Amino acid sequence: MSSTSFNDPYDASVLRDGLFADRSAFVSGAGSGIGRAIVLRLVQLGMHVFGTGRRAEMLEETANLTKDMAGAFTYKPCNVRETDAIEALVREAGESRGIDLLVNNAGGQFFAPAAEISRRGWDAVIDLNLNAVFTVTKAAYPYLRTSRGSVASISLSGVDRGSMGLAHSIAARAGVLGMTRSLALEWAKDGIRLNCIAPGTVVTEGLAGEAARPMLERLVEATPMGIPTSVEEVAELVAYLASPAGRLMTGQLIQIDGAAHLGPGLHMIAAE
Ligand SMILES: CCC/C=C/C(=O)SCCNC(=O)CCNC(=O)[C@H](O)C(C)(C)COP(=O)([O-])OP(=O)([O-])OC[C@H]1O[C@@H](n2cnc3c(N)ncnc32)[C@H](O)[C@@H]1OP(=O)([O-])[O-]
Ligand SMILES: NC(=O)C1=CN([C@@H]2O[C@H](COP(=O)(O)OP(=O)(O)OC[C@H]3O[C@@H](n4cnc5c(N)ncnc54)[C@H](OP(=O)(O)O)[C@@H]3O)[C@@H](O)[C@H]2O)C=CC1
Repeated sequence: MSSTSFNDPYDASVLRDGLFADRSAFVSGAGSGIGRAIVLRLVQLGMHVFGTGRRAEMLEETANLTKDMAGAFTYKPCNVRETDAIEALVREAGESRGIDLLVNNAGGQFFAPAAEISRRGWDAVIDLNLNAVFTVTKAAYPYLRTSRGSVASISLSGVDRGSMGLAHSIAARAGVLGMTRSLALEWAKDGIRLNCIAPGTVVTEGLAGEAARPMLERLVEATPMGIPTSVEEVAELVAYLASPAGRLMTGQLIQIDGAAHLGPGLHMIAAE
C-alpha cells in the first residue's frame, strides 16, 4: 500500500466543450482542492464562475490556472460564516451575471471523538457546514429562480450511516441533505434542482502530507474499490448535474466513493 500514489490526475472528462457558454456559477471554497477542480472544469466548459473563500492568494492561484480557458473566473475573498458579507457577495454575483449553478463546497472540520467536542467546537462546525450553506443557498434563490438553475452541495460519504470522529460534521451534512430534499420539493415549481454529492476520501490540502499518510492508507483500505476519489471526477459530476442531462436529477444524495458507504465506514478515529 505504501507505494500507492494517491493523487495522480485522473481524466474524467466526458462532457462537451462549450456546454456552459453564457452560464454562470457561484462556487465557495474555490481556492483549493475539490472547489478549485470544480472551478477549472466549469470554466473549461465555458462558464463564468464567481468564486470565494477566505484566502485571496489561493483564489488568485485558481484564477491563474483558468487564464487560457473558454470561460472566466472572478473572485472576492469572504468568510461564508459572516452572514451579511456572504449575502452581499452572492447578491453582487447574481446582479452582475445571474447564477445558473451554486456549488456549496466550502467546509471542513476537525476530527475528534464526540466526548472531546466542546459546545464551541460543535457550533463552529455546524455554522460552517450547515448554517452557512442555508444562508448562501437562500441568498442565491432569486437568481436561481430566474435561471431555473441548480445547486450542488458537497457532502461526506457516510452521511446517512455515521462516521466515528465526525459527529459534528456528519450532523451538519445530514442537515444539508434534509434541507436539500425539502428545497427540492419547495423549489421544484421554480425549476430549481438541488443535490448533494458525497465524495469518499479525496487527497486534498486537508488530507495531504506525510503526517496524514497513515490515516489516508487506512481510509483507502476501508474503501471497497481500494482507490480514493479524485477531484476531477467530483468536478465532472457537478458539471453533469448542472447540464441538460441532469434535468430530472433533484433531491439526490450521490456518493462518489468506491462503495465506501457500504463498507466498514470511513472513520477518523479508531474504535475503542
Ligand atoms: C472521508 C472524509 C474526510 C473529510 C475530509 C475533509 O473534510 S478535508 C477538509 C479539511 N479542511 C478543513 O477542515 C479546514 C477547515 N476547518 C476549519 O476551518 C476549522 O477546523 C473549523 C471550522 C472546524 C473551526 O473553525 P474556528 O476558527 O471557528 O475554530 P476555532 O479554532 O476558533 O475553534 C472553535 C472550537 O473548536 C475547537 N476545536 C478545534 N480543533 C479541535 C480539535 N482538534 N479537537 C477538539 N476541539 C477542537 C476549539 O477548541 C474551539 O472550542 P473551545 O476550545 O473554544 O471550546
Ligand atoms: N478531502 C476529502 O476527503 C473530503 C472532503 N469533503 C468536503 O469537500 C469540501 C472541500 O474540501 P477539500 O477540497 O477536500 O478541502 P480544502 O480544505 O482544500 O477545501 C476547503 C475549502 O473551503 C474553504 N473554506 C473553509 N472555511 C471557509 C469559510 N469559513 N469561508 C469561506 N471559505 C471557507 C477553504 O478556503 P479558505 O481556507 O481560504 O477559506 C477551502 O478552499 C469540504 O466541504 C470538505 O469537508 C468531503 C468528503 C471528503
